[in-house]
Amino acid sequence: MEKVTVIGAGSWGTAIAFILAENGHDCLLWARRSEQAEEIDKKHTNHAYLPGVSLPGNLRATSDLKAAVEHGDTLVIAVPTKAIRDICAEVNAMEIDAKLLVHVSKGIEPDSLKRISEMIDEELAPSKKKSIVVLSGPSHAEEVVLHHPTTVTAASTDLAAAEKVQDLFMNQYFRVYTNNDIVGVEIGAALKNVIALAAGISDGLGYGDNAKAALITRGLAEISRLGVKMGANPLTFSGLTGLGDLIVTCTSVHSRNWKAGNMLGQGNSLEEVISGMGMVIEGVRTAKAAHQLARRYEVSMPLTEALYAILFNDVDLKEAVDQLMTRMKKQEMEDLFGK
Ligand SMILES: NC(=O)C1=CN([C@@H]2O[C@H](COP(=O)(O)OP(=O)(O)OC[C@H]3O[C@@H](n4cnc5c(N)ncnc54)[C@H](OP(=O)(O)O)[C@@H]3O)[C@@H](O)[C@H]2O)C=CC1
Ligand SMILES: O=C(CO)COP(=O)(O)O
Repeated sequence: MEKVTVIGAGSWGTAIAFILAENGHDCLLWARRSEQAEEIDKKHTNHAYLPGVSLPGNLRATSDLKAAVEHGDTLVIAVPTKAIRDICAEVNAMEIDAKLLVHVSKGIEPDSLKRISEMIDEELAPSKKKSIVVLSGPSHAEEVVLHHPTTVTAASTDLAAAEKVQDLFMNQYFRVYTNNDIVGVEIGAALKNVIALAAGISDGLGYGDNAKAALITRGLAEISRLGVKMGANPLTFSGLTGLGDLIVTCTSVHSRNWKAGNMLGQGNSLEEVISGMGMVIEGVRTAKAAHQLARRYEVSMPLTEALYAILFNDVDLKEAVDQLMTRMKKQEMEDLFGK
């Protein structure tokens, strides 16, 4: 039995804590609102994020961040990308032993263009952290808590640390692989949300399965093209955190990114969509970062650019589709790996 702390009690943080507690670990979940921590701790529910789900009786929760951080030898950070730096800065200010850091978030920071493990590394002093591992893959919280089979990847440059995380989480419904390509895993995880927004728009406009298949395959091509230029292993993009997560996010009714795109496709404004969701839509902010990354690495990312223009430059949805379809002729495999 290991002592593990999960920071962030949204849908994914709660599902992650659910797995750890069911695996018999001494798991403490941190929620920023005391009433939510109390609900999880006393009633074993989290009605706002996982309605109708009974959480394991051995799962405890607190809103005291210091107590939470002191509890775990392993810290799992499960907050939206925009909150990562603030949480890490708070942890860094504490007098604590070095912890194994795991993150499960999916995004890239606009402007700095940092991946999440890079932000954690920047914010935490060497004395506060052992290794950093990302746990990622096609994994909707709503299905994990129903014990539906789910497969993910623990990635780190420190393979022993990735294997430790594999051991913490593996069980009959949650299978964990390891990978040493943290760049490829984090890039695939972040950028699939941008393509999922586009897939939702396509469905919202009434387009069919041909368009969805096109978005998934050509989306994967442009994500791979960028990732390889950033130093990722091209094979990672055909794995769980590349193609796997792209499929699940572009096709599942559970996906907030797909849902957001679908609402945009049906004529809602971005403001209406964001305020109506009540949960993070990572792809919106990541679209800005992806647009900047495409420029920095001089990589052609037509789908990402079209989505960026829709979200931030008020380009009409159908006009964006027309522009994509009538671009100059190309060979399918042209420029796939950054040539
Ligand atoms: N949901 C899923 O199935 C999966 C999600 N992920 C990723 O996990 C990450 C977290 O997503 P998810 O749990 O779904 O998000 P949710 O929107 O469901 O929950 C967000 C959680 O983070 C808290 N939070 C928000 N802002 C801050 C802040 N500034 N400081 C501290 N806490 C904050 C919220 O608290 P409050 O309730 O008080 O607002 C809430 O507990 C995302 O990067 C997502 O892409 C990855 C795999 C699967
Ligand atoms: O990352 C996820 C599934 O793997 C969750 O996707 P959404 O954030 O779009 O719900």
